Amino acid sequence: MSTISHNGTPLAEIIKCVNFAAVKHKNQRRKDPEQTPYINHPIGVAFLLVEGGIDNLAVLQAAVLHDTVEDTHTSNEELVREFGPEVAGIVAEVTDNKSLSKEERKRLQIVKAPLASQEAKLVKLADKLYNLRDLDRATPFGWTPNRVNEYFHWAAKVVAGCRGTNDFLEKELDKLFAKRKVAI
Ligand SMILES: Nc1nc2c(ncn2[C@@H]2O[C@H](COP(=O)(O)OP(=O)(O)O)[C@@H](OP(=O)(O)OP(=O)(O)O)[C@H]2O)c(=O)[nH]1
Repeated sequence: MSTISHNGTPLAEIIKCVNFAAVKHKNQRRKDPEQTPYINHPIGVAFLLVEGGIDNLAVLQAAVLHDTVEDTHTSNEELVREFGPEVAGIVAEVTDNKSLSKEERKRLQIVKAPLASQEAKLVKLADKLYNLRDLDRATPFGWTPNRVNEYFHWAAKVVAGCRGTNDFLEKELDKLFAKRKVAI
């Protein structure tokens, strides 16, 4: 896979992604009681990949951009134009179709995980690790303990389809599953 940037140096491309995502998510907050700025999540997902030893530029860019198409007014064509087809392709793989019911979206994540590229599996694992750590830290506004528990069990099924991709991320996820007594 190419680690050559679309336009500028790799560092410039990462900064361009962070700026693009920050502008797109500027009015969004996380669901935690502190209403953390949403941009903390995509930056944190990219940092988990760095902690996992990933230095593939396209994967790190896709991590920063991973929720832009799903959760903001951003099209995949825009990502192709700005960041090239490789980055846009990884984001497309981890983007849910919001026109489907929540139940169907959740089902499709489990079904599609094993078929995803290695690059998309990396972003998926880091995304799940970030969200599960967040859930472990603080319960989102309005979530019951049962909903938290169900999210952990569902996430374990998605993670199962991404295994064999990154030791660090999978071990960190397994610590959380063990703590919550979720079978893996
Ligand atoms: N744990 C946690 N999650 C939060 C928080 N704020 C926003 N989220 C987002 O909520 C989503 C999980 O909530 P759900 O009820 O299962 O999904 P929904 O938003 O699509 O209805 C995740 O979106 P997603 O990126 O689509 O992930 P996923 O559902 O594909 O895992 C996660 O990023 C927070 O404070 N804590």
